[in-house]
Parts: sequence; structure tokens; C-alpha cells
Amino acid sequence: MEAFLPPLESAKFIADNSKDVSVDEEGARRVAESLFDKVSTAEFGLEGWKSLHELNPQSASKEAVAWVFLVDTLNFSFWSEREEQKYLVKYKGKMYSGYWSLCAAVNRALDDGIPITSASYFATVTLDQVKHIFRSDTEVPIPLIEERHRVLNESGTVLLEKFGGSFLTCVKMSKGSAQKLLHLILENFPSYRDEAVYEKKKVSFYKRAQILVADTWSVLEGRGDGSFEDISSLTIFADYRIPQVLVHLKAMKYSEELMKKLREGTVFQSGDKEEVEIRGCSIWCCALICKHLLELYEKRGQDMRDKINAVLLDYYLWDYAREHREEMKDIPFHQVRSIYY
Ligand SMILES: Nc1nc2c(c(CN[C@H]3C=C[C@H](O)[C@@H]3O)cn2[C@@H]2O[C@H](COP(=O)(O)O)[C@@H](O)[C@H]2O)c(=O)[nH]1
Repeated sequence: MEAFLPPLESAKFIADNSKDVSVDEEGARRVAESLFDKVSTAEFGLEGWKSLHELNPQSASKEAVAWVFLVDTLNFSFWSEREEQKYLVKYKGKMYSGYWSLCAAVNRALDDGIPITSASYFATVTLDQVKHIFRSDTEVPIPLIEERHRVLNESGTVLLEKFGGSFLTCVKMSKGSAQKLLHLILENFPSYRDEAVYEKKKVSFYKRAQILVADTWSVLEGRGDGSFEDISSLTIFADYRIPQVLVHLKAMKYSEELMKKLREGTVFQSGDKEEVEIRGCSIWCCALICKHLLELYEKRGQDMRDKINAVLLDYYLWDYAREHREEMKDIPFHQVRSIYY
């Protein structure tokens, strides 16, 4: 059976054949120029993963790696049909939305003595227990609760059967290769196989698998078991926020027809042509921004390959999107209910 194209090659193929989404090379260059001075700030550095985000683990322990695995197994589909009615979680007096509501619920459970990050617990956790752990502080429940329960049981069982219940064991088996870890995740954890068919080609995005490698690198601070010498081989993580910010920054464009569908709140199916083009062009667009950024420094005689990569660009753009929610409200994000992102 023909293999799936890896994410970067998939992205190039999709961008070259895309009808409703286009990457603006000039726009990508301008974004790179606008990021030039940001590269050396905390918002662009690996340290920002902990220093800028209070809900993230602050240690580099085995438990912190287990936290990352659990959260990235559930790191999908937080968007709500109506902005004013959404899933929120209150934790230590603060309300969290979106991805951060997931982290808040996990930390709330841990504070309540529920060992939610332990494989022996989530391998057999019941649907009712999952509903309690991820209960909402509004009328709106967390989306896809049944799917979350299923992937928890599935992933916990695999961790117990193949890795002694510890994701750190899986990380150690990768021997410092991000690509090896990515493939161990894809081979063993079915819910991470984020793939599609586009123009008769089998393409991949592997958003959760790649962000799991990236967040493992971040929580281990790029050291010890987390010192991946090929971390730059990862692409950005094709979610529903990065495309929004790329269009906002004019590095990517939608056709009038697609913009109309998005504005009408069309809910697409995972694998639809429009969804594949949005996700593939986002990955390709960010690869160009990275390339231009590196070239800008090269012209100044600086080799920044250990400071500029798709992971750090992604984290920066994703945080930017959260901080500029108001300014970006006229740029719709594509709505798909999926366990992949
Ligand atoms: N491309 C990309 N997508 C990311 C993340 C993260 C969280 N990572 C942060 C955590 C620690 C690091 O510091 C990262 O900053 C979540 N998501 C996706 O976004 C969507 C949720 O959006 P909203 O509804 O607005 O919360 C959903 O698809 C979720 O899967 C990222 O980093 N990159």
C-alpha cells in the first residue's frame, strides 16, 4: 500500500494544486521581516513554553512528560458554534477558554487527587468520570466528550501494553530523533494518524503527533531525552488558529467563494477539499516564512538555525492569535469537528 506523503511534502503538493487557498510569497516575506526583531525575545524562544504559560508544567520530570502526553492526546476541537456560548473552565479563580480550558480541567483534576495523567487511570477511566473531570463552568460542555473518552482509553491501553505505562519510555526509544519519535507515535497511537486524500494523493498533517513531539521537546527544555537534533524537521501544527492568523497577516488568501462559506459558518467534514487546502497551505506558508527569516539573518552573517524553526514560529503565531482575538474577529476560522486538531 502506497505510503502517505510526509507533512512538508504534502503541504507543497497541496499549495501547488490548491484552488481556494493561496500562499502569498510576498506576504510571507513581509511577515518574516516583521518577525525579525521578535526572534530574540521570550515570545519566540523555547523558554516561553513555560515562562509565558502558567498552566504548563514548570518541571522537566517524568510526570511533566506524562502531562504533555495526556493533554496532546486531547488537544483538539475547542471551538464553539457561537462565540458567546462556549466551554469554559474556572481554575484558581481564573476563567480559561479553548485549549487552555483543557489544561485548566486537567490541573483541576490533579489538584483534586485524580491521577488523570497516569496511564493506568485513563486506560480504564469511564465516560462518567471523563464528563466529571472535563465539566464546564458554563452551560456548554466540552465538544466531542465521547471521542475524548475513547481516545483516552485507547492511548492509555497502548501506553500500558507497549511502553510500561510511561510516555517517557517512548521518548527514550526515539534516541534524540524527533522523526523517530513522530513515527513511534504514529505506529502505536491510531488517534494521531491525521491523514487525507487530495487530488488522488495520500497526504498527511500529523498535527497532534508533531505538537506532541514539540511539547515534549519544550517540557524537557531541549535537553537530555528531549534534545532532538532534528527538531527543525517538524512543520507547524495545522490547527484552526494558524490559518486565521496567516490570512490576518496577509500571508495567505482565501477565494471569495471559500470566504463566503466560512463567513456563513459552514461546518466542513474532515478531509474536505477546502479543509485540506487551508491546512496544507498553512504549513507551506510557514515553511516559507521560516526560510525568509533564516535568509534575513544569513545576509547579516548569522546562522540562526538553532533559534528559528517551524515549532517556535508556530508557538509564536498561535500565542499571537490568542492575544489578537479582537483584531482578528473578521477573519473566520474553518469549522470541522475532528479529533485531529
Ligand atoms: N498550531 C498550534 N495549535 C495549537 C497550539 C495549542 C497549544 N499549544 C500551546 C501550549 C503551550 C505552548 O506554549 C503553545 O503555545 C493548541 N493548539 C490548537 O489550537 C486550537 C485551539 O485554539 P483556541 O480555541 O484558540 O484555544 C486547537 O486546534 C488546538 O489543538 C499550538 O501551540 N500551535
